[in-house]
Formats: sequence, structure tokens, C-alpha cells
Amino acid sequence: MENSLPLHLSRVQKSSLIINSFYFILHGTALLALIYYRAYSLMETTKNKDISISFKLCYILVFASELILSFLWLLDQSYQWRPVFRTVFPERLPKDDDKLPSIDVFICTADPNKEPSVEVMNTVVSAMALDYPPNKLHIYLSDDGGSSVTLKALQEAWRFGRFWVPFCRKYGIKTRCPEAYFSRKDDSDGNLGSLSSEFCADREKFEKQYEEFKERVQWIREKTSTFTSKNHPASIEIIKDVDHDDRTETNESEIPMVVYVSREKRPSHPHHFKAGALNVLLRVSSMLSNSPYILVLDCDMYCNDPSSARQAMCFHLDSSKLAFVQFPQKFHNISDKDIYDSQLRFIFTTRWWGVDGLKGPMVSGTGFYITREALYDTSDIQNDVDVSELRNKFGPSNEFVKSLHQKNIISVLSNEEFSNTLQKEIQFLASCKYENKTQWGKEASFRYFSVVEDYFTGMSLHSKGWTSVYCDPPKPAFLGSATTNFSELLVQQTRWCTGLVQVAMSKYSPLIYCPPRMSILQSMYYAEFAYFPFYCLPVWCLAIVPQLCLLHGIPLYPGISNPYFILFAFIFLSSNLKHIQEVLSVGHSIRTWIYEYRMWMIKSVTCYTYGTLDAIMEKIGMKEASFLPTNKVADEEQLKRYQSGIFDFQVSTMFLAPICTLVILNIACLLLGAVKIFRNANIDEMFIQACLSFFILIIQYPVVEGMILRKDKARVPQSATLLSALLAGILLSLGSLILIY
Ligand SMILES: O=c1ccn([C@@H]2O[C@H](COP(=O)(O)OP(=O)(O)O[C@H]3O[C@H](CO)[C@@H](O)[C@H](O)[C@H]3O)[C@@H](O)[C@H]2O)c(=O)[nH]1
Ligand SMILES: [Mn+2]
Repeated sequence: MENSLPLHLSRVQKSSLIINSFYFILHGTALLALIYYRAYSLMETTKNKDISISFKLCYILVFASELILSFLWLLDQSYQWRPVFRTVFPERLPKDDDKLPSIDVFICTADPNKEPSVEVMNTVVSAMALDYPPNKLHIYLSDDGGSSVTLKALQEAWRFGRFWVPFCRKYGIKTRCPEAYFSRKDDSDGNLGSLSSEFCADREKFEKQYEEFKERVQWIREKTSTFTSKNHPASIEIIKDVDHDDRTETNESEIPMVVYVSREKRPSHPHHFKAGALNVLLRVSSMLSNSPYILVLDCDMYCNDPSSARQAMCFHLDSSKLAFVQFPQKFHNISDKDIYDSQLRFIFTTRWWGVDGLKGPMVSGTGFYITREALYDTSDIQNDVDVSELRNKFGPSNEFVKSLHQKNIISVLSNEEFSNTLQKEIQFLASCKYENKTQWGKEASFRYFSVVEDYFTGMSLHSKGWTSVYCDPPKPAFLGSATTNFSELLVQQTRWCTGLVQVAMSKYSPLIYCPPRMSILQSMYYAEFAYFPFYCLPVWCLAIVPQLCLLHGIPLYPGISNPYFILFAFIFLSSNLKHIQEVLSVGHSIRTWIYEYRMWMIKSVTCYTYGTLDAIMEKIGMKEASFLPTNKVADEEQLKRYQSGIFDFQVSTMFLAPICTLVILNIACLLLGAVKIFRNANIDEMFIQACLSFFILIIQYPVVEGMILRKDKARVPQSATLLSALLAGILLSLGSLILIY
């Protein structure tokens, strides 16, 4: 290193640490007391022959729910253990660009109908414009749709980038995603004062060029079929100038190499979704640039801060066991009223800060700089290692095996160099048979085992002793499009849950697999993540059982006059106050707490439930794994509703029925139960149950409104309300039958 000053610093967030420890002790003790109370009462109840079996059953169900909640709470505490903040000093990196290692950027796209080409190309262009030596940056776009629209749009993007990148460099533009840059209200970015008139002229020129670029991409989309196929050979192309027209204006060496990769797909071969695509990129890039570091981006996640590569290098150049630097997923389209909790605040603030103080966060899908070495798991490769062993692991390509020993081959290839033999080798590496009988997706590379390839890959790396860091600078390094369509969001999160439960129910189940391989706290956080879909069990139970009992005047909780009442009240308050404290501490308002709480309940009875069922069906062979990419095309009306905080219930009945049923059931039980309470004058012992129902209804008020009060197009469809009423009726009658018996 040129100077001895540190490249990065970390410091423990002391205030959070104190609050968290205090909370852990208080809340933990309260939970122990609750378990003692429940266990003791249960024993007393079982001894008592006069108490009905149905009451005992309800009591056991509620106790079991509380045990599950307490267990998940305990796992969740791993996130609170050692929250850290980090600062990076990219300006202290070697001044000599030759000393920087090279980086390959992998961008994945799958379907031009769901992933608008202009948006994807903005991501590509923003990556081309990263503040990094252009000869050390190589951009690979994986097109899983094998669509000629994407290839042609990429050629346009490259042509536009050839002018855009030097423009950004010249004026030190900070927002290098053209769409984001030109839609900014103020034009100070890049305006360096004295140059301002030249700058304004240039800016105008490039704005026009950008508009033309968009028009051309639009034109391509209109003229070319956006058909995506699952049956096509591999096609790899280094993007270059075809018509040589304005070649003189920019020197090609000023911009990074851009490569289009569409791997071979055949219906008879599993293609393993995004992880499969990334592994093909790993192999293809090993022939062309073989950079030791890789930045992975989803197609809708553009580079918002060009210095992210240098920031990541501050960590990578300083540690040998570091597998990846993860940046948060932040989004450019979050409304103040983020009713669907699309921003995933709870993951990318407090939780990831917390695990950063352990051995680092898990891979979070996109926005991370990872080392090739960690992905290949080849830190021990010596030149004399058995080649046949390497071929067993990495497949039959000798060229690929050779690349394992070569760090950093290649500068940019000229057209002639992209010779026939190399072409053939690359085609072979991108073919679907290549991985047969190898360790791709298993021991090496992005792992296939689960559709949440990110979670599982991260877990595998950490269990091999690799570490990671979380870099969360004030200026977001990457900005993506959050899923703000309620329907898409539910489908997306169901897929995540399926993937997580796949892991939870396998031999890789974190509490079994992780403890021998990593610290107990780290195992706990992997476990909490994989097991959180199981929240569906207590949520279903606590939204039905106490309510049915309320209706029948059966108390399940201590009455107000019972000293244990305070315990229950304390647990309720302390968990919510902690949640509120977390929300406020990151600058959000109480509203965020309500949004998150509401979505947690809704997702528990839909996404978590269906995801768990899906994973079970896959396990017993009744279903195949699938990964439908989320639709990133915004629907104007739907977007307007999201922005004004109005729920859009144009969602399949399958997703509406569970929450509507529960809401109707709670309304019925609360109203009828209240009548009963007045008649029997037993408010004391029914108080908690009545409060629980009331609380659920307050939190789920938009659902009540959507069913009863709203008249617009996006209300809960009447058919769904009727079906839910019917289901609630069935639940009520069944419950009554059991309870009366
Ligand atoms: O067969 C596929 C499916 C998806 N993708 C790409 O994978 C990315 C993520 O897909 P998306 O539909 O946006 O899914 P999300 O649920 O939004 O993705 C989140 O969750 C995934 C794991 O389920 C992670 O891989 C992502 O990084 C993370 O943003 C996109 O760029 C897709 O083009 C492929 O390349 N091939
Ligand atoms: Mn996405």
C-alpha cells in the first residue's frame, strides 16, 4: 500500500448495543416467565378432569404458538449482537491505476417483456461508467431470454456509452445512470463552474443523444420479436462497432469491454435460473478477462455511485479471507407511504449492520463485489495440483482449468484475437451439457440447491470460513426498482419463502449444518432467515384460536386482576417498542412500524404459508422448482395508488382470501364476543383476547376498508369478500362445534 493509513474503519454502534443488550435481558426474562406460567398452568389444567378437552387443545395451540414465537425471537437476537458502522477511504487506494485489480461486472436479465430494455441498458451504461480504469472493467450481460431485442439494445447501449462515459469522466458526473441523471431536477451535477457554458452545451448534446438512444431501443422493440425461448444454442458476442461511422470521436480503449452472453438452453436440461446464468458468466469471463473480482447486478439495479468499485477494493485489498463486500439493496421508487414495505428496511439497515459485526452479511442477490477465488473455492490451488481432480470439479475444459492459475489475464481483446478456437471454447463453456458430472452449483460457484441462490451461496461460503463485510455508505452505491405492485410482491416473496424453506427442511438446515462450521451467532442468523416463513404457524393460530374462544367466553390469558396480566402486557409492549425504536433510529416514522407490522401479518398468512407448502410439495416430488422473474413494468394506475398509500387489491383470490377471512372472523368474534362479555360481565378475564382481536383489526384496517368501504376498481373484489365470508363462516362453525363439544 502506498501509505500506511487504513483503507477502512469500523466501529461498534455503542448506543444500539446498549439498548439491544438491555432489551435482550428484559424481554428474554419475561419470555422465560411466560413459558413458566404457561407450562405450570398447562400441568394444572391437564390434571383437572373437569376441564374439557377442547379447552386443553386451544391452550396447547396458543402455548405452542408462543413457544415458536419465542424461539424465532431468540434466533433473531443474533442480529442485535454486535452492530457496526463502517467508513471507507477510497482516496487512499494506490494512485497508480495499474495497481488496481480488474473487475468483471455480471448483469443478469431474463425477459425483455418483464424487464424493460431501456432500464436494463441504463444498468449496463451505469456500470460502464464506474469510476475505475476502463481497461480493468469488463461488463457481461447474461440474457436468459436469448432475445435478439436484448442483443440489439446492448449494441445501442454500447454505442451510447462510448460518448457517455468520457462525458461523465470529463465533468466528474456523480450520477452516471443516464435516465437518473437526465431526470434530475437540478443540473448542478458535473457543472464545474468555470466550464459551465461548455458543460451546458455538452449536456444538451448528450441529453439529445440519450433521447435518440431510447427511441432506437424502442424502435428495436417494435421491430424485433421480444420472444424468449427455452430452446436455443449459446450465443456470445463481444460488442463492437459495426459500422465504424463515428469512430474517430472516441477511443475505444476509454470504455470497458462489453460482452453479450446468452447461454445454451434446452427444455430437457435444468438451467438453474439466475445461479445457472451466473455460473456460465463465470466460465465465459474466465476466457476473456478472468478478473479476480466480480460485481453482480440484477438488471434493474443501476450503479448510483461510481465509486463503489473503489470502496469495495478498500476491503478486498486489505483481507485475504474476505469473500465479498455486500452493498445494501436500495431503491429509487420508494414512496413515503411504503405501504407494502417494498424497501425491505428491516433487512438492509439494522439486521445487516448487526451481522456485519459477526462474520458479515449473507449474499443479498445483487450489489456485491465477490472474489473469483471464493466462488471457485480454490485458495489452495497449487500449480502441481492434480489436473484430473480439477477437471472433475470444474468440467472438461483444459482452457478453463488453465485459467484457474492465471490471475488477471488479458487486456481487451481485439476482434482478430477473438479467434475461432476461443469462440468454440466459449460456446462449449456456455453449453448446457458442460456442467454434467461436475461440481458446478454444488461445491464451486453459485449454488443451485435452492431458488434463493444468494442466501444459500452466502451460507456455503461462510461455512467454509470465508467472511464478508457490509458497506452501507450514505450515498447509495446501487439503486434498484423495488416491487411496488402488491400482486408481484406477494408472488416474489412466496418464491423467496419456498427457497428458504427448501433449505430449512434439508440436510443444510442451518441449525444442524452451520454450528460445526461457523459461530453459534452466525448459525442463528442463518437459521432465523431460513425459518422465518414458519411465522405462519403462530400467526394463523393466534388470529383464530383466541378469537373463537372469545366468542365462546373461554379465557386463554390471565385476567386483568391476575398478576401475570402484567407479564403479557409487558411482552406485547416491549417487543413493539423495540420495533418502534429500530424504525425511529433509522429516521423513519411510526407509520413505518404499522406498515411493517401489517405486511408481516399479511405475508405470514399468504407468502410464508404458500412458500412453506410449495417447498413441502417440491420435497415430496409433487412440484418442480420455478423462478418467475418479477415484472418490472410499472402500471401507471397501480403506481399512483402505491404512491398515495392506497392498497391495490387487484390480486389473485388465493392471496386475498386468507387475510380477508381472518379479518372477517376477527370482526365477527369481537362483536359477538363483546355482547357476550357484557352479558356475562367477564371483561376481566376476556380482556386480552378482546384486545388481541381489536389490535389485529386496527392494524389491518385497510383490508376492512377494502372490503366494506371502498368502491373503486382496486377494492377487494366482491367475489373475494364473499368467498372469505364463507370461509370465515366455516371456521366459525367448525370452531364452535369443537368448542361446544
Ligand atoms: O431464470 C432466471 C431468473 C432470473 N434471472 C435474473 O435474476 C435477477 C433477479 O430476478 P428478479 O425477478 O428481479 O427477482 P427478485 O425476487 O427481485 O430478486 C431477488 O431475489 C433473488 C433470489 O430469489 C436474488 O437473486 C435477487 O438478486 C434479488 O434481488 C433479474 O435480473 C433476472 O433477470 C435470470 O437471469 N434468470
Ligand atoms: Mn428484482
